[in-house]
Amino acid sequence: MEKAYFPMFVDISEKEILVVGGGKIAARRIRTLLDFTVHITVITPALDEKLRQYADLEKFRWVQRKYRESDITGSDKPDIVLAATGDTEVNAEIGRLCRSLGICVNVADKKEMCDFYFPSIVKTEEVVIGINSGGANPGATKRTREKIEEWLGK
Ligand SMILES: C[C@@]1(CC(=O)O)c2cc3[nH]c(cc4nc(cc5[nH]c(cc(n2)[C@H]1CCC(=O)O)[C@@](C)(CC(=O)O)[C@@H]5CCC(=O)O)C(CC(=O)O)=C4CCC(=O)O)c(CCC(=O)O)c3CC(=O)O
Ligand SMILES: NC(=O)C1=CN([C@@H]2O[C@H](COP(=O)(O)OP(=O)(O)OC[C@H]3O[C@@H](n4cnc5c(N)ncnc54)[C@H](O)[C@@H]3O)[C@@H](O)[C@H]2O)C=CC1
Repeated sequence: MEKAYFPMFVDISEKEILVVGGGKIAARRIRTLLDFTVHITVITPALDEKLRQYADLEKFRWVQRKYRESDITGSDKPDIVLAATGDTEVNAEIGRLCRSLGICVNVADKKEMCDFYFPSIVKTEEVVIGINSGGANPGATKRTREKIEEWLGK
């Protein structure tokens, strides 16, 4: 890989996480994040069916509308932002704003705008394993996760 990223294991249990978008990618990532924190706000006009079930169970806060700049600049300033809408321009706008404010951001459709990459994760009672290809090959990351799960009998 061109550039390897350092796997920093971070306590996010008290961080405010903002996810913009509620489609397939947001759903997958929220499912992963819920193993690590309950402080998740999701801003999206529509929710993936799986996410709707989670919202019904009050696993995260759902703000049912499109993203606004004040979602990031306002008093509820998030610590970490995931831009995962289906709109490339909106995702890029979120990325730029977060960078200008020093907020840690992940832009799902543009790896150059990611302060961190979202990892593949295998979690057991004893360990958390994070996998990443430095943005070079997310498909290989996923296959590695599947192999590790198989090896662990998960
Ligand atoms: C750079 C990164 C930034 C970030 O963090 O968002 C990023 C970026 C992009 N991914 C794209 C495509 C795909 N990504 C996946 C899968 C995963 N992608 C994930 C992470 C990352 N993806 C970050 C780096 C990870 C690393 O380097 O290891 C995982 C690990 C975590 C998660 O998403 O939950 C998850 C596996 C979870 C699991 O199963 O374990 C699949 C496969 C599938 O979905 O089945 C495809 C289809 C193609 C294929 O098969 O390769 C595109 C093109 C999108 C488009 O143009 O539409 C971009 C945009 C770009 O490259 O700029
Ligand atoms: N990093 C990764 O692993 C991958 C990233 N992607 C990228 O991730 C992004 C999301 O992909 P999917 O979830 O498949 O899309 P999707 O079309 O399933 O979902 C998009 C979501 O964004 C919401 N949305 C649209 N405009 C919005 C706005 N202005 N404010 C708030 N919410 C808004 C929609 O209501 C919907 O919930 C795309 O940009 C796609 O290119 C796609 C595949 C893999």
